[in-house]
Amino acid sequence: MRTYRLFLSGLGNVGRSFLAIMQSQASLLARRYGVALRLVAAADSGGAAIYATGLDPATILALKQRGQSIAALPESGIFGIAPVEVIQRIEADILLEATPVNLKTGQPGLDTVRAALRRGMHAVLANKGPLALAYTELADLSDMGEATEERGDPRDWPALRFSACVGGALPTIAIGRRDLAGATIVRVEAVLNGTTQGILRAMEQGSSYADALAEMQRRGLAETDPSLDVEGWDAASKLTILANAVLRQPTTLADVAVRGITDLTTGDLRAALDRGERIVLLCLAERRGGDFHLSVQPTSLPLIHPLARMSADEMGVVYYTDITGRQTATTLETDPTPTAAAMLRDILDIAAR
Ligand SMILES: NC(=O)C1=CN([C@@H]2O[C@H](COP(=O)(O)OP(=O)(O)OC[C@H]3O[C@@H](n4cnc5c(N)ncnc54)[C@H](OP(=O)(O)O)[C@@H]3O)[C@@H](O)[C@H]2O)C=CC1
Ligand SMILES: N[C@@H](CC=O)C(=O)O
Repeated sequence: MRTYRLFLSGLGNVGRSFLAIMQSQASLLARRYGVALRLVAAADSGGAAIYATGLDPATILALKQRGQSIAALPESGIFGIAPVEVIQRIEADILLEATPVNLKTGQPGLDTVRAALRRGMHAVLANKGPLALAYTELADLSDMGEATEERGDPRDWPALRFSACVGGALPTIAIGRRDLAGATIVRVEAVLNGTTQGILRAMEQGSSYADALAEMQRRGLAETDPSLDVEGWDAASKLTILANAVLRQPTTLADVAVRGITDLTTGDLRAALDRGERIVLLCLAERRGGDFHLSVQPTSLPLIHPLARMSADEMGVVYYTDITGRQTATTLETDPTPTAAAMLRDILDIAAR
């Protein structure tokens, strides 16, 4: 049995779902993969708890349910300590980053991920902010960087995994990097923001924009700051990560043309349906000359398009390639559990290295 020591930074919708999965999947992980997970540290906005022999996920879930900070845990809790300081104090194998997105500074996630990789810890992210702002820097600290004479073999570097960042459990990155091996991707179309997909489909059915957004927040799918969803920045972050990791085009958020859904009306959505079309918030990577032009904007697609057929709870990606044809994947997710499951699959990917 191989034990992986984890530091979970962020105990909100995703972090708590991960704790629940740690409990529900423990025996399967042991039986099928010979893997045990031990939580040696966890952090939230109030501080952290550090306990080398392992924190109990159920105790933390109960504490968060009561609205308390992890720092309130007797013996192991420390008020006011930042995740980046925790990294320096612990011996852990894998950082799990699930704090809120900040697209101005990337913090606190960016410094935490940097510090973890520099200490030789693997990093698994659900938070897109650090990658949307600093993909190349983080890749170069990890096995996602290019092989050069100076860096040597990337496999000798700590792993950086982020499958949860690009559409919950939708295997966007794995398909693009692994399953399309040997092919050239010529175009990517995707719906990668579940909150706006839910809002647009609910508005088609007569719900108000405000009610539809409130429902996505209640389910824990909207960002901590939901303007990132409705103004298109969450989708743009995901497209930025895809462009770097799959299309291998060095990209930052500034390279994406972004328009959100805030000026769409029920009338617009219903008029599209009357024309035999459906409006989605489309992420598009379109090859123009040698480069991909990247955009996020409300787009009318014919109803037979795979992304127009999706329900309110679905996200999807369509890869157009030269030799592997057109590959489409969709995911149906009603809460953050599949995102936490994507973090678990990244851990297992690291375990299989
Ligand atoms: N929700 C989803 O379905 C998905 C979310 N993601 C990404 O996962 C991340 C987390 O999302 P979600 O769980 O919904 O967000 P929440 O707002 O529910 O939770 C955020 C967590 O981070 C903690 N936190 C906030 N600031 C700090 C800080 N400075 N230091 C340490 N901890 C801090 C919060 O602490 P406290 O508990 O004290 O408030 C909370 O525990 C985001 O980056 C999001 O983009 C990715 C895919 C899907
Ligand atoms: N707010 C995001 C959560 C996952 O990244 C979304 O709605 O898709």
